[in-house]
Amino acid sequence: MGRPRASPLRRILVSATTINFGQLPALQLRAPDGAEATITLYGAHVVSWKAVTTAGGPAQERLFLSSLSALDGQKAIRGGVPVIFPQFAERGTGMRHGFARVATWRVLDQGEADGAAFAVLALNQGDLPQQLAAAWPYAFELLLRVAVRGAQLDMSLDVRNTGTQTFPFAAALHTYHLVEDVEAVRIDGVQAETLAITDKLDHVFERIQGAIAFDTGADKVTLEQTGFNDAVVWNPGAADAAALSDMEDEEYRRFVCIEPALLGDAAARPQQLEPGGIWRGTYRAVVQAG
Ligand SMILES: O=P(O)(O)OC[C@H]1O[C@H](O)[C@H](O)[C@@H](O)[C@@H]1O
Repeated sequence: MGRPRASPLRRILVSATTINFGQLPALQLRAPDGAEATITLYGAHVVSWKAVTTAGGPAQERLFLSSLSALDGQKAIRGGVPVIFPQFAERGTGMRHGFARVATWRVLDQGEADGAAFAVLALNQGDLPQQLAAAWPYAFELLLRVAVRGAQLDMSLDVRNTGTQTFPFAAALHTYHLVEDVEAVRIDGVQAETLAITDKLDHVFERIQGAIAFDTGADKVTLEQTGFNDAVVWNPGAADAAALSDMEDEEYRRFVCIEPALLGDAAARPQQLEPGGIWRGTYRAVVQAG
């Protein structure tokens, strides 16, 4: 008689635990190899991703989170990976960057698969406070899947139209990558030349083809995206950072946002999703072994 195998339930308990992050309920994922992620239900927001780049080595933080970020559900979190839907920034008449980052999502599934710890969170119109639902009167469901293993973070966002009316939308995974010094950052794959950040930068790179290679100054990260046609690169620079109430003046040096985004179709018109339609965007970040 061999030892009884761990039941699926036991594996679920081992790979994800519920914690409080600030005042926000959150899931903490831990893969067998030590990689970790923390996701608040508020915004389905990945607030921490710790990658393991050498087998048996330490898990190290890869995401920036502002020391002044709200963590009470009253205001969007500054850092991590905000989920942007159904509007990007002020490109529309609705809420800046949409409501997904300030709505409370449900946990649909969590566990372990292929050596990764994963969670799936969901949001539909019934989850929204009445005021938000009234401002965007469509029936939808969002599914966000987050998985971590080793040096890799995988995310996918599904947008479903569960109603009877076609709706327009934009989406992005607004990743704040942690860096030592933004001036040392180099980004390949968004334009013909290598991109360096010398001051404030807020730019949409359209029609991303292939992987983005991002050098933090200390190590390299490969970013791959499907479904998301565009990538937004943002750093506020000193002047704009000083005007942000939820960031210390010098913290702008510690991150660069490289955001897989779907901002419009080939003719820059907003993406339309017909009744019954599903759009999926995927995103993979891999820290290269140094
Ligand atoms: O301050 P937030 O609403 O979080 O927006 C932060 C930034 O998001 C994106 O990167 C936009 O391209 C920027 O224009 C904007 O400033």
